[in-house]
Amino acid sequence: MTTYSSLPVPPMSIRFDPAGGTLQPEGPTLTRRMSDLEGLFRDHAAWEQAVADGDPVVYSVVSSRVPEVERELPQSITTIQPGSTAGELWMTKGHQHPNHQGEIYLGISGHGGLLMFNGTETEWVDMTPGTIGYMPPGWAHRSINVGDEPYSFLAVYPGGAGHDYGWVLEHGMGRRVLAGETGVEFVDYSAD
Ligand SMILES: O=P(O)(O)OC[C@H]1O[C@](O)(CO)[C@@H](O)[C@@H]1O
Ligand SMILES: [Fe+2]
Repeated sequence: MTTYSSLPVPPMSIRFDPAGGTLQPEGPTLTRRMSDLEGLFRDHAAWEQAVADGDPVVYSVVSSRVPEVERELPQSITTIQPGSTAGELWMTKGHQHPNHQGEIYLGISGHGGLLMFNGTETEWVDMTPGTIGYMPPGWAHRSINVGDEPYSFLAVYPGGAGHDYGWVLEHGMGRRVLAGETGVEFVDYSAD
């Protein structure tokens, strides 16, 4: 991964390419493989098997050069591949913002969903191109590809928000999102 300075950037134009799912000029990029999603799928054996069977890329994130520091407003495009593991649709790790800050996602291509959980209630926003999903402060969030092509979305978030992945490992996300016979199905974490 290329790392960039956390110094402020000047005012600039950032090109957004919906077809390629890229931002130009490009900042850091990251790739999350199945092995990076340990402890997140309901069926641990199926997750292990998927890691052994080639450890596929589940999603990638390309960022602009706006740094993740207080008072800046970074952006990134995440692309989640279509797929499921033991019926559980491929998803991002999901995180809580330690200081409970808001965030928006804009659907760019494909079909996804935004699952939010505040520790008690869950909310689901169906994400298609043009949908803006709003995450209020205090709602952990995870994105899921519910279609059969890659799902991409733009995220815009406070630079000082941080990413608490441990919160999701500890509390879950309220519901799991499965590929059902006739569409998406939700199952409570309590059914695990
Ligand atoms: O950080 P996660 O849960 O892996 O999800 C990836 C996406 O969420 C973000 O962290 C923003 O909320 C982006 O970096 C990226 O769009
Ligand atoms: Fe976030």
